[in-house]
Amino acid sequence: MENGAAQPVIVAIDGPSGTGKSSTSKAVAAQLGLSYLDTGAQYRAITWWMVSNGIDIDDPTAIAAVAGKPEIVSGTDPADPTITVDGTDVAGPIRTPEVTSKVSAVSAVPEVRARITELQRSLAASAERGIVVEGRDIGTTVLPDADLKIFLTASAEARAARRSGELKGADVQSTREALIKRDAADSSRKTSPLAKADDAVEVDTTELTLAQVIECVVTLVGEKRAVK
Ligand SMILES: Nc1ncnc2c1ncn2[C@@H]1O[C@H](COP(=O)(O)OP(=O)(O)OP(=O)(O)O)[C@@H](O)[C@H]1O
Ligand SMILES: Nc1ccn([C@@H]2O[C@H](COP(=O)(O)O)[C@@H](O)[C@H]2O)c(=O)n1
Repeated sequence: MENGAAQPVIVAIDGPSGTGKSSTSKAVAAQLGLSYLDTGAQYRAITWWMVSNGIDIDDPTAIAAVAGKPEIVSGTDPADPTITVDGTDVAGPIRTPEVTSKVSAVSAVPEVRARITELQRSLAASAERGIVVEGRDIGTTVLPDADLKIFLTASAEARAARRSGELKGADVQSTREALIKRDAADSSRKTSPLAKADDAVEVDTTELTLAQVIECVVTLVGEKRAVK
């Protein structure tokens, strides 16, 4: 590229809940000057809208009929990622236990996925320096031509301990069961389930610190850029 500027790079980071996707993606993007997209926040935002508007979460037809209504906007600065629905900041409300318990049902509806996938591709295409996009189906469906695909894993015990540390005082056993239940729903849906892309690099983070995972991904991006 002219002036020696680095080529834009697209990094897809997928994996089950609590494996460190958000923390890793944000830090890698910040370190490398890339944009950052939390696709889980988008599915949470549309779920929040469905709940707020009294849509029956157990009725996929009702969800599909209104999937195009809310305007979801994601800010992609890793230092200040934002999410709004129809102009309202929903960064807090999308993290409630109610939204967490309902998001898998809403995100399984094909019309919801089509809508959100379109938003994700458009944000990735407009990221001038490149972007780190994290979720469940980024490497398999949203950005199958990503320059680098990572699939993060960790034992259910490690993930539950991390999450209950975050949700101060939460019981590790019930947190573990909730994680496993959400992963099972996300992995078994028909439309773009949680899955590792064939060409993704799997990183088991169970015994790694967050700093080690970040360093590992930064190194992998550097290696990809060197051969681009
Ligand atoms: N390697 C690690 N070692 C210890 N703690 C970690 C590690 N990676 C992430 N964490 C912590 O685990 C928690 C969950 O991480 P994070 O939110 O990044 O996971 P996630 O995969 O994005 O989860 P979800 O899919 O549910 O949004 C956070 O509190 C984070 O600080
Ligand atoms: N690419 C994605 C990302 C997320 N989901 C769904 O959203 C839920 C919440 O994700 P978090 O990362 O914020 O925990 C997740 O459980 C999935 O149901 C998705 O389907 N595809």
